[in-house]
Amino acid sequence: MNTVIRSQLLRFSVGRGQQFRFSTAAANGNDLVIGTVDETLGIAMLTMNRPPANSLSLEMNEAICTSLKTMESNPKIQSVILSSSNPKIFSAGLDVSELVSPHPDRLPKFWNSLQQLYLDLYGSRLAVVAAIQGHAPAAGCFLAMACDYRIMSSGDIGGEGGGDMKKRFVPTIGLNETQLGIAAPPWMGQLLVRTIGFRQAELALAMGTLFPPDRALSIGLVDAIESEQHGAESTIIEGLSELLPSISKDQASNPLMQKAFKQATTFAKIPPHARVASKLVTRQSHIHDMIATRDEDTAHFCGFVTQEAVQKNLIAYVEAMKSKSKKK
Ligand SMILES: CCCC/C=C/CC(=O)SCCNC(=O)CCNC(=O)[C@H](O)C(C)(C)COP(=O)(O)OP(=O)(O)OC[C@H]1O[C@@H](n2cnc3c(N)ncnc32)[C@H](O)[C@@H]1OP(=O)(O)O
Repeated sequence: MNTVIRSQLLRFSVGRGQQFRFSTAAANGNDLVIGTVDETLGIAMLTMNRPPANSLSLEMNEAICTSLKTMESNPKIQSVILSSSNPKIFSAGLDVSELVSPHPDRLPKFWNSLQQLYLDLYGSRLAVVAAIQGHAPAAGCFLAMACDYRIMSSGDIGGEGGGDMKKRFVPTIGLNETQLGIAAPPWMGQLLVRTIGFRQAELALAMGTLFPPDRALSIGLVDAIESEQHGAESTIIEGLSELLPSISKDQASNPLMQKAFKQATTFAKIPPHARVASKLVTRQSHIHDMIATRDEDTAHFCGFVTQEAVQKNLIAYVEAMKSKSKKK
């Protein structure tokens, strides 16, 4: 399953800021996360880059946290765009291979890394804009909810075929855990309640609902939706191209990325102390509650996920996922 990797921070200058990326010492040489910063504008971009689905492994959680902390430690940076190098998947949530037949030493470490990701992202001094280009199920939805602003693709790209037969790509977002025979942890479920309100969340959690973009917008799960039809070259926004990592340069004329960039720029202009103080007003109590129950939460998760019946469900779910992928 997971190869042991070591996050390594490499810095180099680029344009008006500096670029850093996390390299792995693994054989595949994959960069889990790519970070770029523009000190003049005060904004950064954190691109998740764990093919095929940006699923959250222990190492991926740690790489996002370290990257975010590095951006936070730069006083010139006020906002960050969280994006994906995969145009069809924002994040597929937890790496299910962490949950199936887990190693007893690794499992609590994995869960702790997810808790830390929640604490670091939800409590970040930076304003985080989620650029949700593709699917965001389960912990992928959690990642988006822990941000300050969410822009989702309306999903009209990536169609196959032509004319009336053109197959539309429609991304979805939601906490679908019950469909896997598991329940979202309390702090994750509460984030949904805080985002879309009690009744909508109660129903969505029970049903494991994955919302298409228009429904997600209407219930407030995302703040905006945007087409991804690339605009004409003249619509390119100054600064965006430099901020995009080399693997995503073609996104400079993507209206969704442009909207995310404008929102991040707007956040960066708000007096930081006032913005951070107002963020604490709404988030601090939730963060405190989570810290107070953190060990209990880990023990509950490890006990729950290792139950025979839960393992059986998860194995069946992963097999179905793999065979669906093979049939493509
Ligand atoms: C016990 C308490 C814990 C509670 C907390 C749970 C939170 C979680 O996050 S649980 C994980 C929930 N995640 C999911 O249910 C998502 C599963 N994936 C999908 O639904 C789809 O893959 C997708 C909608 C994200 C994308 O669909 P698409 O058709 O574009 O791609 P696929 O062919 O399905 O997948 C591509 C590739 O990615 C692998 N993959 C997908 N999701 C995961 C994942 N969560 N973990 C690991 N790997 C994943 C999939 O197997 C394919 O890989 P291969 O081509 O190598 O088979």
